[in-house]
Amino acid sequence: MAEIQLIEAPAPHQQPPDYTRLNDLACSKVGGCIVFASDDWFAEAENLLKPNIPEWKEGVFTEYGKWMDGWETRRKRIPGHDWAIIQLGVSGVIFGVDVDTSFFTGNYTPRISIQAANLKKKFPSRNGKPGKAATEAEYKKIAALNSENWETIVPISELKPGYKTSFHNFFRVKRQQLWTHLRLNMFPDGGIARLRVYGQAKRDWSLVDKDTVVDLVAMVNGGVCLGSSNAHFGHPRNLVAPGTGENMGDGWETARRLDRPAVLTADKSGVLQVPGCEWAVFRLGCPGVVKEITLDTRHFKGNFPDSCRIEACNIPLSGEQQALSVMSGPPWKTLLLPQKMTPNREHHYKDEVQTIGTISHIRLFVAPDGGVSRMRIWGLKEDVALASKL
Ligand SMILES: NC(=O)NC(NC(N)=O)C(=O)[O-]
Repeated sequence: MAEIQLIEAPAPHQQPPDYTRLNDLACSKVGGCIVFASDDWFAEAENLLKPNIPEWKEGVFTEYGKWMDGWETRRKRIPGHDWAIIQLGVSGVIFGVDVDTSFFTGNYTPRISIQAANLKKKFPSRNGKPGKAATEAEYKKIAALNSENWETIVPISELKPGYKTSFHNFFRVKRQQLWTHLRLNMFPDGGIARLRVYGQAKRDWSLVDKDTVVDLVAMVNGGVCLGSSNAHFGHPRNLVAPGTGENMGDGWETARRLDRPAVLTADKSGVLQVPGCEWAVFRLGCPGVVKEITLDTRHFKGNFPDSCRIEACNIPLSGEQQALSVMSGPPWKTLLLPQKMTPNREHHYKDEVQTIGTISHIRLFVAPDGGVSRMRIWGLKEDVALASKL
């Protein structure tokens, strides 16, 4: 198998805010839904939570106006402002949001604020449609939530319009507590393409039996991506999303390495000589002992990695920053030796998993580059005290 060399991640100034490597807790893919929207005239609020990046359809109009991929309310001719209630798909701690205004230019929302609550109740999702405004009965029902008094996690802030270079509006969230619902306020009206809510799911590990094998890195169990060498086509956070990948965009896909040889060669035993690799690091939702591993290359047919391997370590959260910045040094141990990959298939490992005791972090290497759809790290929880800290 080819020798693995580590490469440096891009310089910090080239990257979006650090919290964007976390999981989108509001995405419809993980069950996020709209509970209420004051107005859906041009485009329904459900679009805010779609997993794909927003689209523009030149010259496409509906009976209500220009087709837009986002939530767009009508120009207000009555007092008040527009707002929506979002139920997170996975409740958790929010570290930052992206209010994406892609393609909303003369119709973008100039100001927003976001409020949050931790509610016991779960609400059914509605079926928002363009051309509608909330009815008296809907307003009456939602009033019981008293959402105008929820905690403010993003104060009234200005947005930039969605011209090509300036469609992300990032806001860091400082109040790090558990939230289940958000209220997005538009001041006064307009359009927003997507709302990304970056955070970490909070699982109550005291409810998980010590003999139950769980996916320790799953986003629903609190697993998060901490960084990667390359996320050109698809972010590694997708590896820990629930279910199977929908398409190639719903996985981790790197760019083709530029140092690949002009002509590929194999050694005497037929092993391909492919230099270099790419990597992604994850913190498990709870430290534990790994029993089995699944790597799924679904949808990656002409671009699956030649091989994958996994390293792991057991470090306290307080030492995470320091330990992870020394990318090649200890305390990493081999959890899964290099495994040859095949296209569009789930690869399951049991006997191949090395016995290395409790681990808290893993890093997946793909050599030399390519795409993986999902990664499951099946194991038993170990140190509950550490997992409950953030
Ligand atoms: N051309 C527009 O986009 N106009 C309107 N919006 C849509 N979607 O038609 C508006 O007034 O904001």
